[in-house]
Amino acid sequence: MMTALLRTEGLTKHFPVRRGTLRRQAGTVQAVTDVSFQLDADETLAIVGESGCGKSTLGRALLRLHEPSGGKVWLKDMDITALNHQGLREARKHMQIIFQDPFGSLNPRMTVRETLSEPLLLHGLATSATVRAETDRLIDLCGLARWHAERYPHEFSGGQRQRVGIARALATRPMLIVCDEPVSALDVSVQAQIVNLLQDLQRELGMAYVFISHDLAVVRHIARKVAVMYLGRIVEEATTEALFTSPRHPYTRMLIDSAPRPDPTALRHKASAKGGTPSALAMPSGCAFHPRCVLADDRCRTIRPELRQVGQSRVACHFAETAISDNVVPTRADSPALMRRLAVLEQARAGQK
Ligand SMILES: Nc1ncnc2c1ncn2[C@@H]1O[C@H](COP(=O)(O)OP(=O)(O)OP(=O)(O)O)[C@@H](O)[C@H]1O
Repeated sequence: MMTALLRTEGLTKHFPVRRGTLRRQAGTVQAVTDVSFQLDADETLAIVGESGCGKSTLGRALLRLHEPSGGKVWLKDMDITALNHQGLREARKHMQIIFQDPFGSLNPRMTVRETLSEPLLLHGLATSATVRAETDRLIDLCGLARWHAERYPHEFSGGQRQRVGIARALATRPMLIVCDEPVSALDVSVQAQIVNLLQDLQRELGMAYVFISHDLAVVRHIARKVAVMYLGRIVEEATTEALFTSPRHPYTRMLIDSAPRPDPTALRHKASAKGGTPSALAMPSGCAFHPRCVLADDRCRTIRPELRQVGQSRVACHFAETAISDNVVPTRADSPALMRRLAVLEQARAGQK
């Protein structure tokens, strides 16, 4: 059996919340809980969900930029979670991260050439004799002009700065890049250029991406698989095709329905949800989505659904088998009784088959 490039098992990151002058622990933010997935070389897995659902924490925990509270991360057969300081430093060569705002992560006093030279020399990937040619190669790869090399971050536009961020991530020839909202801060036309660049680089260099985004249009374009997170847990995971054509979890349906889309007839359901996002500090009982879900019944309020295979998806919902199919009439978000009725009808229909 081929080993997956990246594999997590039960990955968890909880933050203690401290209050008062004695800094006593007053609670726990369950930012990421029990996340398991795997990713092959050349593949892109998107992590989607609303703000605060734990996407960035998960991305950072993969690289141990946040020390996990539990669970495992393997890069090929290397147990990242078991590495000591030196081992982790070595492993970081193989896994890089790019951020939404590269300005925050680029040293303002270093030119592009200096920024790119640093990791090359640090990891012994270039010598003083070869570093110039190697930085030129990275600059070419990321669509920057050679004369950009002697410039400083503040002299660039947002899109160009992101190209520098990508070039720096590529310097160590990683197998995996975690892209944390890499285009969210950019103008739409520039977003497309950066997304295309990431795709071209993947084709050329064969890296895997974990692509964190709240923008479903971008995700649909770039990812082969999507994991939907809700309050720290994966609630649905499927191929991009399956997720967008037949979402199984009511939360996934809500995200898709509420996303701006160019074709208004593409999906006909109204958002099947009510209320706002609860917090990872006060986790609801049972299914964490139940306070917002129009399908929720007593079971959802008390028993947390496990992720299980349903059709082409892994999904954590008691109603996953009875998900309302795309050919039912449009439903109203403010009519939970109707939604429940439709679910029951679907269940009955499934039972007759
Ligand atoms: N260092 C920290 N200490 C305490 N709580 C944290 C810390 N970092 C994140 N959190 C909390 O963990 C939860 C998940 O945050 P995270 O930033 O991972 O979500 P996100 O989905 O990436 O959101 P966004 O899209 O807004 O960045 C939130 O409730 C957040 O407040």
